[in-house]
Amino acid sequence: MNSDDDVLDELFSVIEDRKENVPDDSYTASLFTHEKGENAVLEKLGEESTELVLAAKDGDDDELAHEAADIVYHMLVLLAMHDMTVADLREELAERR
Ligand SMILES: N=c1c2ncn([C@@H]3O[C@H](COP(=O)(O)OP(=O)(O)OP(=O)(O)O)[C@@H](O)[C@H]3O)c2ncn1[C@@H]1O[C@H](COP(=O)(O)O)[C@@H](O)[C@H]1O
Repeated sequence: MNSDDDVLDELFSVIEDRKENVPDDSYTASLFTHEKGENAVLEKLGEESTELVLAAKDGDDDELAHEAADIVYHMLVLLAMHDMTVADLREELAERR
């Protein structure tokens, strides 16, 4: 175990907090407040998926990790937009064991 083990839960807590508290300079908060915020998230997920594929094809593992993190972040924002949580994701994965 190390301090990075909780990073998904910590990130999701920050994302959830941005739904209630809206700092001016927060990209995350802007996604929740903008009328087309969900569309922006969906577009990002599409773009980043393509970038992920290209990074894998190029054998660029640093870029692969970067794009994977972008996808996970935007996926968590999308779950929060639907009032879902990381627990829902864990539950779905656990059911597949
Ligand atoms: N994990 C992220 C995160 N990942 C991506 N992004 C933002 O998502 C936006 C779009 O991502 P892109 O990949 O398209 O960024 P890009 O630089 O245009 O393109 P690339 O070259 O990276 O592909 C950028 O503004 C990124 O900064 C993120 N913004 C925030 N977080 C986390 O969310 C927390 C809250 O952040 P605020 O949004 O500042 O409140 C932060 O502490 C971070 O932990």
